[in-house]
Amino acid sequence: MSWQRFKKYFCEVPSLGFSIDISRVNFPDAFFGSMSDKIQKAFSDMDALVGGAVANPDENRMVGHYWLRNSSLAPSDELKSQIDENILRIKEFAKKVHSGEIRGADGKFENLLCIGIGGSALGPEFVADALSRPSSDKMSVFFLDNTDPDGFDLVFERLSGKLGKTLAVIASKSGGTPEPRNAMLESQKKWEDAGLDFARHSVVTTGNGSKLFNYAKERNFLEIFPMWDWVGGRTSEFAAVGLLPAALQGIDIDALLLGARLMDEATSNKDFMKNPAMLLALMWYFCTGGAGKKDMVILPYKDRLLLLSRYLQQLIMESLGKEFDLQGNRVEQGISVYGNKGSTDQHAYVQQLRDGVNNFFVTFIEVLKSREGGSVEVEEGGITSGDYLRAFLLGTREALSAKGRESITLTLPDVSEKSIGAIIALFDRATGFYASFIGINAYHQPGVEAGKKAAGRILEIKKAISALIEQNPNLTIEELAEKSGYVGDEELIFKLMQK
Ligand SMILES: O=P(O)(O)OC[C@H]1O[C@H](O)[C@H](O)[C@@H](O)[C@@H]1O
Repeated sequence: MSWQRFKKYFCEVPSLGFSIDISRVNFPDAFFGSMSDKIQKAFSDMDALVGGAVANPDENRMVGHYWLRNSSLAPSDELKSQIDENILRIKEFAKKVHSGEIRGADGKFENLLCIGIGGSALGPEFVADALSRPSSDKMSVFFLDNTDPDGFDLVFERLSGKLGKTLAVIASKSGGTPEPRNAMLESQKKWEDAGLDFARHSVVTTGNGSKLFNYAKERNFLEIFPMWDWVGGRTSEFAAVGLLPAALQGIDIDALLLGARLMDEATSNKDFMKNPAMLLALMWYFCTGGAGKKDMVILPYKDRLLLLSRYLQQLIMESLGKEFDLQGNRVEQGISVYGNKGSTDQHAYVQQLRDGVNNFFVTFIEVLKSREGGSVEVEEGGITSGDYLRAFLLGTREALSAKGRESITLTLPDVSEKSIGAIIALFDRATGFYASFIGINAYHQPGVEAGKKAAGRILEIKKAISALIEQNPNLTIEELAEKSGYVGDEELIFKLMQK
């Protein structure tokens, strides 16, 4: 790759020590000219969104996640004060928990059990893992992000005897999602079995008046934090969904918000060559042909960023994976996202990236700061483990480029609150710009309902056959289908009866 090309397309955000290198994507210089209409439209769509337009037409909602990190952008004083008050309340609550003013039955809260799924879990899990500092964290964090009984038991085994010092935080925007509901009821039973009052060890984050809201209110939970319909689950890290568990863990949420705000300022730049999110979205468009023809491999060379790809899988695939565009045309859009971390993944699937099907582009994430403190020399000449990590990133990048395989490199100065806030904000904006390029609504998720609906019907079938089996355990599958009125569902009944 030529030094000239690298310099021409290198984009930095000095306020964050962040940079993006797109020079290893094989776009011709004329590509940007060919995209100028789309670029201008994306800028004006984004301005309208930030200005309070109904950017989520299918749900008739505004899209306000940029206001969360800079409330002065909010289209009304009322929204602005809701956002500001919420951050103050979160800080005040965390302070009281850390001081022990708000405490459990057995003393100061030492453990945090976060219950939620999807957007109500992936951000908190990513941030808790990326910014965990075992020696200084205020609370040890645990997650229940599914409805797997064995998964619950695993976490409760770790919390055994500690529930009197454990604070449960249940997050659900809709307040009606079964998985966190199940996890909450299982948790409540554990607290009660330990002779403890679950409500006096629990807070919730949910929409006003939701089932979860009412449940918490009726039982006098410690606190109820708001979740607003103008914030999407997958962009709720800077709402109470993310900020509350982060503050309780001892993470500096002001620095997290600052990082996101500084990146939002950089990605508001109308000079697209200086706008890292626009450059990123343009590279997605070039690599995928604007139609998901190539997958996005997320490859951070940092253990702390292991959960980034999982976070981005939801943000990008739930936002862009749409069947219809805004005109109602069937488009079946999306970009598949996968990846874990480097250099570890080099010893897993990079074989295919180098020699196999060229259906991907890589996003390397480089972190300049190797660790806190000094490093032992692992090879003469002052070579450290960190030197190996960087050499493996640069080497893999080189090896892929040599075979015409494309990559983008994002460089962060460190893994700090500011950098984590910034990288989340970068992908929020890039996803929004790309959605405008392809003309879809990035802010709803109609496709997730079908599986849930089918699951609801299957649970009805389970209830019906369980009742019949109780009366007569010797009924055949066909007889159960007949008697329950579910003829045609024999296979399902067979599956439900498998032990
Ligand atoms: O926060 P909740 O309302 O419980 O929703 C949790 C998750 O479930 C839904 O099915 C959607 O796929 C996600 O966008 C959402 O984040």
